[in-house]
Amino acid sequence: MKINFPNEIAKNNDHILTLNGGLEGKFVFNTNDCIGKGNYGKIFTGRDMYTYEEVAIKMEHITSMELFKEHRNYRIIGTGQRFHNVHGFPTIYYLGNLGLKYTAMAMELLGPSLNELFIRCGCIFSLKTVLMIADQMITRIEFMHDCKLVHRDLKPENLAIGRTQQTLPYKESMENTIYLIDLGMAKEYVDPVSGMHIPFSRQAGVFGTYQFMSANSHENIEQSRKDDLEVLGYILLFFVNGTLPWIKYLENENSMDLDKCGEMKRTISIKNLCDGLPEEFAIYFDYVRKMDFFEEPDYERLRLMFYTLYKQNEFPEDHIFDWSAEAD
Ligand SMILES: Nc1ncnc2c1ncn2[C@@H]1O[C@H](COP(=O)(O)OP(=O)(O)OP(=O)(O)O)[C@@H](O)[C@H]1O
Repeated sequence: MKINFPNEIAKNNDHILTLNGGLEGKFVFNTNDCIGKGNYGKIFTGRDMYTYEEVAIKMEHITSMELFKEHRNYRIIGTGQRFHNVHGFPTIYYLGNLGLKYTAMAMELLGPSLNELFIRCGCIFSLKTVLMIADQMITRIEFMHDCKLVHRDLKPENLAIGRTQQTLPYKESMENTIYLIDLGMAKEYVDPVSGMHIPFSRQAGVFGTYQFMSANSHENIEQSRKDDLEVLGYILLFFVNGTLPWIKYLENENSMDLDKCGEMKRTISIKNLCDGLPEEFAIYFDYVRKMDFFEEPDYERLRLMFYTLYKQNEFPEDHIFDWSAEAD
């Protein structure tokens, strides 16, 4: 089979590719139907020719091992998901080679990312929507942590809503469910052999996305469960305020000041960080900042705190997000 990645020139029908997953499916996709791209690869819409289900195909160059790592992490999550009947992570159908040059993973097709929806909604979300996101995301992160993984790259692009109802094959609407995707940077924080928490390290490398990564990650410090919660806090602030205090250091790609960005995350007072917001945001950051590297977060306490704020504001439990009228 001739492989034709979008960067190369498409001729005739070279852009129609088939990923043969044997008993697991036969996935056909068109490289013109790209729905997303990241640092390592691209994502296309495709179809499983056996079930006729629309799928997403994530494709990377074979030399990049990221997709193998991501697939492994999804399998860990998938096992837990089936056992506990949990939603909010895409189902993975198949991982295999595509010719000699590429690796491709077929997975459940989702709706738009929260980044896309944020832009559609005018780059700001209401407090109601932010609190609904907080509730689901704390639950997703808790589940990942229960599976002994830390995500290490939470950002609006890696949160996506499910699709509206599909008729062929019939699937219920998941548009009110926020999915956590892109587990390529996730890491086990518990050593599978010894069962011990991984050690604290100051040479772990920088993982994440500058805008949202934890203050410690800027310093090469190993990430643990507290970092995922810190990053979630920044995402919520970004959604509710439409910006973050350190954005000014990242605006120009050629002159990004990462040191100042990291320093600001470390030193900014919680009062300034959460200025103008309900005190629950400050309580959240105060809790997360005081957490120890090895500590298990009290997810229920954080969820309950935001839920109480939701009720105090008399927001209806109607599952209507700011984008609900928009999304398809
Ligand atoms: N299953 C899916 N269904 C629909 N869209 C998806 C799916 N997976 C990914 N996408 C879209 O593609 C984008 C990039 O996907 P993903 O983050 O997995 O790629 P990546 O190469 O790992 O990115 P990065 O290098 O930024 O970490 C996402 O932001 C999302 O918009």
